[in-house]
Amino acid sequence: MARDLASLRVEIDAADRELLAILNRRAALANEVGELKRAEGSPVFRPEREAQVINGLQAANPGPLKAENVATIWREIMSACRALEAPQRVAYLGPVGTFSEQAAVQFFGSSIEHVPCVSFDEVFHAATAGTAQFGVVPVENNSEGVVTRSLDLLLNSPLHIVGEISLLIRHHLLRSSNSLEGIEVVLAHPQALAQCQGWLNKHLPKAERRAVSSNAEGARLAATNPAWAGIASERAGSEFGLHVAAHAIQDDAFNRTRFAVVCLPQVLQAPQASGRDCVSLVVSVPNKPGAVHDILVPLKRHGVSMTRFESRPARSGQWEYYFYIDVQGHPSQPHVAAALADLQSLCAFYKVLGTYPVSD
Ligand SMILES: O=C(O)C(=O)C[C@]1(C(=O)O)C=C[C@@H](O)C=C1
Repeated sequence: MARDLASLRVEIDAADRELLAILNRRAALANEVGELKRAEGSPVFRPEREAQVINGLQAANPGPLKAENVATIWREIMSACRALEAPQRVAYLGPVGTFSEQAAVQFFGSSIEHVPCVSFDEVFHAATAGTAQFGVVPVENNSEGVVTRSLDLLLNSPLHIVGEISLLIRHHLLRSSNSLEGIEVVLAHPQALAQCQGWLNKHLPKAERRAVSSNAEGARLAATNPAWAGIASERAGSEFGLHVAAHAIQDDAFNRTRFAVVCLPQVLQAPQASGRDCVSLVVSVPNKPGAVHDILVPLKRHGVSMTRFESRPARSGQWEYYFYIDVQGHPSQPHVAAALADLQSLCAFYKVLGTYPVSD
């Protein structure tokens, strides 16, 4: 006979009490781990251990919980345990409601201290100066290409990449009413304006497009003038009391942005191999025929796949370029180490930007 709602809820309450006791047992263990780490001065955040925990639980999961729910739940549990060991401060392009904030929370879980910054430069500065332990910056969008300022900052910074996170980006048109009538100005970050240009050409061809420092800043300004609209996330819309005048206006339905998680090597060394890793490099080659071709040869010879190849002007006054290269694997794998050593020997400039687990 089917049980009634009241008795099922009694059982759910009992299960929750057990869960609470077990979660507190786990939190107390994390506290002890925190004391150990403080004594030996080792990093609190260990992404490869967190990946191991989640992968192990997903493999052991008998259901009916779905594997992705297991990952979401334990990411939050470990975020809370980590915060007990020591609060983790994370810098990103603010204000509240930016996609960078969303990326930070997706990567670290919600138990972090937020350090919203006014520019990518300030994010790097905060993580270099110690105002934050970590920074999260966008590096690439699948329809608009690379975020050039982030790449330039990575080149010259002591910070290295320790993780990445890929976010599905949905841009909404936000304003004080839910119609498209009377919009004179659309405010957003230049990347968002570019990602929505087809929609804007079609639906608001006469509106001025005004670039601002972030989409959330555009939303904040849109709340001050009924003839203005912003392009931003739903979160930013609710933060500033705006209506969604048009949903998902990005030209590419599968608009994704990849964010890099950066920190000083003193905060966290390169994560150990997780089984699905990537090495990001920036190199320059001598200005002679065939030099770019030559740097790809060691990768082929050692069977290492390249997943990204971007060029940026070196600003030397000559026609010289930096090449941003991602390769699959981890330097602890002999064929990867051999390919990188051969590649380095051919380069006028060679810098490892980071070694880290790839995200889905
Ligand atoms: O195993 C550790 O090193 C811990 O600090 C514990 C724990 C966890 O909650 O499982 C918390 C933070 C780390 O990032 C990894 C794992």
